[in-house]
Amino acid sequence: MAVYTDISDEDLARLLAGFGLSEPLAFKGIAEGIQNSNFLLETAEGRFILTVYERDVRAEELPYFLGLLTWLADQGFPSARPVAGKDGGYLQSIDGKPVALVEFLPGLSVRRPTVAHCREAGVGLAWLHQAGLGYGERRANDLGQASWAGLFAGHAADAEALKPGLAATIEADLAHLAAHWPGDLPGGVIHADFFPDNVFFREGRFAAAIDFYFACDDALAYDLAICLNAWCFESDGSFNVTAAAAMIAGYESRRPLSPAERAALPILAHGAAMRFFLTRLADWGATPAGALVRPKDPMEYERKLAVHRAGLVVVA
Ligand SMILES: Nc1ncnc2c1ncn2[C@@H]1O[C@H](COP(=O)(O)OP(=O)(O)OP(=O)(O)O)[C@@H](O)[C@H]1O
Ligand SMILES: N[C@@H](CCO)C(=O)O
Repeated sequence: MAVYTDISDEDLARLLAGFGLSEPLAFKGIAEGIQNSNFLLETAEGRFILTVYERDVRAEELPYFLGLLTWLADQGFPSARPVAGKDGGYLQSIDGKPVALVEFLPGLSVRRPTVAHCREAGVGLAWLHQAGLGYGERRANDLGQASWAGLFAGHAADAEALKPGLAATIEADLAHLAAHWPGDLPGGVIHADFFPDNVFFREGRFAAAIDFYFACDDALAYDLAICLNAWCFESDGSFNVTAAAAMIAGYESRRPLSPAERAALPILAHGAAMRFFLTRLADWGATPAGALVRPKDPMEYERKLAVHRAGLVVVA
């Protein structure tokens, strides 16, 4: 349950006054999510999500993310527009932690995406890439390919504990990725965590995207590769070529890929699997047994890495 911060009635009244809103009609914690404390809030002015930033999000980076949400909403993309406070800024604070308020977005995420959902997610991702063009702020991808060897360095023993021999396999993957990583693909703002839990649908159509706190500048096709891993694997670990083709077709209905981008998708997806394996591995080692939030399983991504290693991800 991701509500780490209690908000008293007095604190809530102070926060709402700071955002220029009237008294709460409803206010409750949201159990989903891992990183931050999220609350659903209703006032006479509408429904909102109040977020207390707890960890992993660096306070100095919040203006980039909140500025991006505003920019995307201004372009007509369905992301949650932040509410500006009476001081003109987007942040208030509680117990020294930053707090933002964004518009509530209708729609539901899906646990088991169908081929049709994959197509729609592709449409939404390409829409996001187009809407991000022209955003004036820059943020380097601190979890990009250049960071992976360093990320792994401190966790080789954790990998061995998961599966004997895994550290050497990952080292070989890292060398392969470093040698073949494409350097000159079209870039822009990427979401970088466009997983099924961060995408909302309404009546089967893409409706909105949330959780932009990994957004950064990188190759646009890398974002699509992240999605191929997150959306197109079956629970038995096999890669669903039909779902992937539908996702790519949905993407290309709004933003056609160049031949170089298309050719790079297998290596980008191999790298994208490495990125999520590594952060899950780091969290796995750092989470004490019995912690409030269960860390995500790194082995799910090791199984995806194995599929990429075997060259089984074919995108026609
Ligand atoms: N703008 C929004 N409109 C409607 N619901 C939202 C909105 N933002 C967040 N939510 C709800 O809150 C839940 C948690 O949000 P989110 O995934 O951003 O949490 P988190 O802890 O920051 O993320 P993570 O998934 O990285 O742990 C979502 O699953 C969704 O149900
Ligand atoms: N989507 C990430 C979690 C961070 O939001 C993962 O599945 O590892």
